[in-house]
Amino acid sequence: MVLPGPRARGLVAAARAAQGRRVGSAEGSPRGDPASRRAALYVHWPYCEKRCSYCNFNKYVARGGVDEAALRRCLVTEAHTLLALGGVHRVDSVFFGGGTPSLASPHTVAALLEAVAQVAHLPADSEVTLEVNPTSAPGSRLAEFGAAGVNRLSIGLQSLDDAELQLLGRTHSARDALRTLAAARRLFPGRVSVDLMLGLPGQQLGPWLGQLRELLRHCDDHLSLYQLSLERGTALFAQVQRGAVPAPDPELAAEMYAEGRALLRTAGFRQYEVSNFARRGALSTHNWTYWQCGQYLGVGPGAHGRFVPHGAGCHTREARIQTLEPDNWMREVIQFGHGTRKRVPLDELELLEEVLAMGLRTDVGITHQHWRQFESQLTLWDVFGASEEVKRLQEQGLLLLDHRGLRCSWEGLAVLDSLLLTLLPRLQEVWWQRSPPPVPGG
Ligand SMILES: C[S@@+](CC[C@H](N)C(=O)[O-])C[C@H]1O[C@@H](n2cnc3c(N)ncnc32)[C@H](O)[C@@H]1O
Ligand SMILES: C[S@@+](CC[C@H](N)C(=O)[O-])C[C@H]1O[C@@H](n2cnc3c(N)ncnc32)[C@H](O)[C@@H]1O
Ligand code: SF4
Repeated sequence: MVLPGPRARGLVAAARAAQGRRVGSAEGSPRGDPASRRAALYVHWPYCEKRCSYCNFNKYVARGGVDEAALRRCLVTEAHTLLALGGVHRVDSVFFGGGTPSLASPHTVAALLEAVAQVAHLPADSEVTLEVNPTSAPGSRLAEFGAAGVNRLSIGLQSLDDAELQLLGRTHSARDALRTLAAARRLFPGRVSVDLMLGLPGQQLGPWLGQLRELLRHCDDHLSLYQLSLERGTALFAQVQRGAVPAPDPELAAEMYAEGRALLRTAGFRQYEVSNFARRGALSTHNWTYWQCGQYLGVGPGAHGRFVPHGAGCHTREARIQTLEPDNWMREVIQFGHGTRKRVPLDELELLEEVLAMGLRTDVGITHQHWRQFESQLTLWDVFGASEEVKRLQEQGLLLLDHRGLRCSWEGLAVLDSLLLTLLPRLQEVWWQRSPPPVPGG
């Protein structure tokens, strides 16, 4: 999952820090506008049964067991604190991610949803996703999660090849994955997603496409393709370093991605985001909120949030990260009502950079109307219309700027990172031309 990261910030942060620029009202909607009182909610369950060889997400294996009642109390407390702080009246979606949230008890999921509904409007048709790791006996437990209020499942299937699953350190077989998928589809028809990885060490194009074809015979209406990112500090990274396993080949991974998205298109899936594919309208509304730079609260160890803390008298959106380590996080929640470790106010330009980088990940891109919600003076035409480099990207068929807005073409979506190398500096340049920073000592 790509959440807005520190990358875009780094491009401009140093200059701004030196110039002491005003942190303005970075929120698109004026205060009191219902949009500023809506948010998505992410809940992080930090525990896993076992550490996968490739994963560097915030997850822990609890040797002495988990005190789930205590963890649940803290998650509920933090949810209440952050909903109040954000002045959130309506929660449009809830996502239980991790870690392995399918290891939590359905009671914990129900308690969180009840806690939200006590203080905010949680519409009956809100998307409530739970990430599920495949197991050999999935049925009854999945039904209990449904009874607790979950209405969408995202299954971490990863691969349909047992040798690859072993390399990844997964606890399940391909058979378990298909069994879990079938049980999930029976219980949540039209609302099941699967994650499939590509670019694994030693993986070849033909067999991987074979897996994807097989998956198409079993899957529901949503699929995510994730290219392996080899992360320092993981077991797989060490194996590659010492030559025990071949290094992943980025060119081959790009080929897999290109062939995979073409295959999914033929099968009737809309690629609505760089890594995400849906048919029959089964787009994830929670993840859509991230790409549209909507507000979201992050509850639980290491969760990220982006919202305006109205309750603290602020008018500016903040990027927030909760304390990573679960025991420390719990101590902070017990003491302060929340475990927020880092708060970074986003200034106007930083928010626009996120609107650009996140919005272009989707097939609709950034509409003029969407842009206006965040920036009322500079239009997309003002920023990009006169740029020779942007014109060149349009001539190359990678980018479109028209009456609808700015978006990637089908070809452009596959090379978005390289487009942003042109687009982000252009936005910064036009921004600074309009409001030059004060000259130090001037
Ligand atoms: C990789 S994405 C998979 C989404 C899935 N393909 C789907 O369609 O729903 C989900 C993962 O991203 C991370 N994540 C998502 N939102 C987050 C947030 N607000 N804070 C921290 N981590 C988050 C969590 O590790 C979560 O397990
Ligand atoms: C953090 S996991 C959480 C969900 C669940 N525990 C699982 O493993 O399926 C969410 C997704 O992130 C993706 N992911 C984790 N580490 C990754 C990596 N190093 N490179 C690419 N994708 C990764 C996997 O596809 C996984 O399905
Ligand atoms: S990939 Fe999922 S199950 Fe594996 S360690 Fe990471 S969070 Fe846990």
